[in-house]
Amino acid sequence: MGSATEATKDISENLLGHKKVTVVFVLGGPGSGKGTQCANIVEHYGFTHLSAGDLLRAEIKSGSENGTMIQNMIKEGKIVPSEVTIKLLQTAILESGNDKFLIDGFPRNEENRAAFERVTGIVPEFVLFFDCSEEEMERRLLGRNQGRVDDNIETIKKRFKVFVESSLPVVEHYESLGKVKRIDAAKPIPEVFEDIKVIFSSLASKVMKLVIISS
Ligand SMILES: Nc1ncnc2c1ncn2[C@@H]1O[C@H](COP(=O)(O)OP(=O)(O)OP(=O)(O)O)[C@@H](O)[C@H]1O
Ligand SMILES: Nc1ccn([C@@H]2O[C@H](COP(=O)(O)O)[C@@H](O)[C@H]2O)c(=O)n1
Ligand SMILES: [Mg+2]
Repeated sequence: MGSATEATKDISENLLGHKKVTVVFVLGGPGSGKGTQCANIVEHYGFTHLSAGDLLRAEIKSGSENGTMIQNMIKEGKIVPSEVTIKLLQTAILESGNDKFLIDGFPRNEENRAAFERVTGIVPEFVLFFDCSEEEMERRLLGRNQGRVDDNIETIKKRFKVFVESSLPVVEHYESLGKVKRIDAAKPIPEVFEDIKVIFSSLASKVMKLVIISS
């Protein structure tokens, strides 16, 4: 991205909906494999991966005034207020220079969902939902070894509860709109990606058709 003026111009165009951006929400329980597969999608389909959790962790590291609040929320498995997370997502979208985004781990609750649509005007193309049992997710999280403050059994149990009570209703909302593409995330990593490829290849050919029709 170039000068601050160019960045500001892009901000208004994106957020006012003048420039079309494609957004896929990537949802699923903690440890279901969202981050792992987003890296594969980026490599093959040119999306920019924005993990809400990663953005919040980076905000803590940056020494931001919200750092302590965010750190406490993550330790407890609680959901950070939307205004904080949406601001981080908006900035990352605008700084990326791309027009295709995987938004991973967001929206996490109804407040996230409604506020994002209201503030950005962006409606997701679809929701990629990673379906996996708690038993398998727990095994993966306890073996992740990335030094995350929330990868301990006490916080994992809290995250599962928040997922069922607050995040699954968001998935159900998009399901009622016919926007959910469900993946069996319990399979081995390469097999999960084979299933994902079918979805993203058909999205790519849909975009190509639109380009041909409109030109
Ligand atoms: N299909 C899979 N089979 C086995 N292990 C997997 C699979 N997918 C991911 N993993 C492993 O499970 C752990 C969690 O994966 P990942 O970080 O991608 O999950 P996540 O959904 O992003 O979790 P979180 O919501 O906590 O960020 C990692 O150690 C990863 O290597
Ligand atoms: N929309 C979100 C996303 C995440 N959080 C907080 O970060 C934690 C870790 O998220 P991961 O996606 O990396 O697992 C999560 O448990 C929340 O505390 C959030 O508040 N809002
Ligand atoms: Mg992740």
